[in-house]
Amino acid sequence: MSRDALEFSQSDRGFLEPHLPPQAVSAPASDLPFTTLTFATSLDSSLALSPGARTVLSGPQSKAMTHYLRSRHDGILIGVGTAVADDPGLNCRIAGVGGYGQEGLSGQPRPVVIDPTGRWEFSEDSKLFQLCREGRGLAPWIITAVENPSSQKQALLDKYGGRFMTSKMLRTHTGGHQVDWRTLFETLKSNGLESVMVEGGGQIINSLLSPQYMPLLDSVIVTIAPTWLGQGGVVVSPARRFDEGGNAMSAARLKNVKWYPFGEDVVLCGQVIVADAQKA
Ligand SMILES: NC(=O)C1=CN([C@@H]2O[C@H](COP(=O)(O)OP(=O)(O)OC[C@H]3O[C@@H](n4cnc5c(N)ncnc54)[C@H](O)[C@@H]3O)[C@@H](O)[C@H]2O)C=CC1
Ligand SMILES: Nc1nc(O)c(N)c(N[C@@H]2O[C@H](COP(=O)(O)O)[C@@H](O)[C@H]2O)n1
Repeated sequence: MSRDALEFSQSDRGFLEPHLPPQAVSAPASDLPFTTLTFATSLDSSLALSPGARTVLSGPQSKAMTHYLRSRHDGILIGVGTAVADDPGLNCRIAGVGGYGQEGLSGQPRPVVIDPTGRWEFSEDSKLFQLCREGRGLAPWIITAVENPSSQKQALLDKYGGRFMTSKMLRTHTGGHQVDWRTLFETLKSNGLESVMVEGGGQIINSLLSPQYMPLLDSVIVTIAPTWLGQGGVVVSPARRFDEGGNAMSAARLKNVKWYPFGEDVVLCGQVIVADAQKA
């Protein structure tokens, strides 16, 4: 078995079960995958010390939990800011999953990277591709608005079984891109991903927590670490909503909430409350 395999006990798995994609295919047919929003945050709602900084928040137990979540989803989605900052592996290192005590790649999630402008300069040396070479992870699907991505990147993806997928994106008033999350999730489902976990970073999470996209989230699982990262961090703080009288309301709230202490961290599980007007 691989030296870096993580253990996550059966008793710890039980509490998560109601918050995870169903294992039996008994759910009613849907065009959308089961989608979980999951990330680790500080007490001041930061994901990282700065946009370019890989920052460890999860303790060993909640880190193992995140890897268990990875084994229970078909896809794991991040923004290009995270890909560039972290050079992440985005595989599952739980003992017994493909590459970690089991042959093949069974249980490994498909990394999905939202990269509208082709900013991610990945290579054979990127962690994700090293893991592919070692049979410990899958190559990424890169969601882009670029119509002719670089042939060098295309060749690397072809070599390891990844791909570019073009998606129409709107331009925001600040010059950024806005993917249509519903269309994207439908595309991921039609390409075989029955479940997707969204890990971040800040821009991705804040976008999904906007009123029109919140209904796409089936489950929210947040690790809260007992630390303040201080000002200047990458903050989860979605845009505020206003009622008909123009009064500020909370941006989003969870229901069916459960809190589980996990080492020095606490893990919060729940579902986003969706107003009737948002369901349409
Ligand atoms: N603590 C945790 O659990 C996690 C921490 N992080 C941290 O977050 C930081 C990165 O976060 P950010 O800088 O906010 O970058 P990000 O990972 O959210 O990526 C931002 C980029 O993704 C694209 N993007 C984002 N939303 C989009 C949308 N709605 N439509 C189309 N394209 C979109 C844009 O190109 C944007 O520049 C890193 O420092 C990383 O370490 C990332 C994931 C999890
Ligand atoms: N659960 C969790 N806890 C933290 O403290 C983190 N910094 C993150 N970050 C996310 O995990 C990715 C790194 O994954 P690998 O260990 O390289 O597979 C990173 O890119 C973030 O998405 N998550």
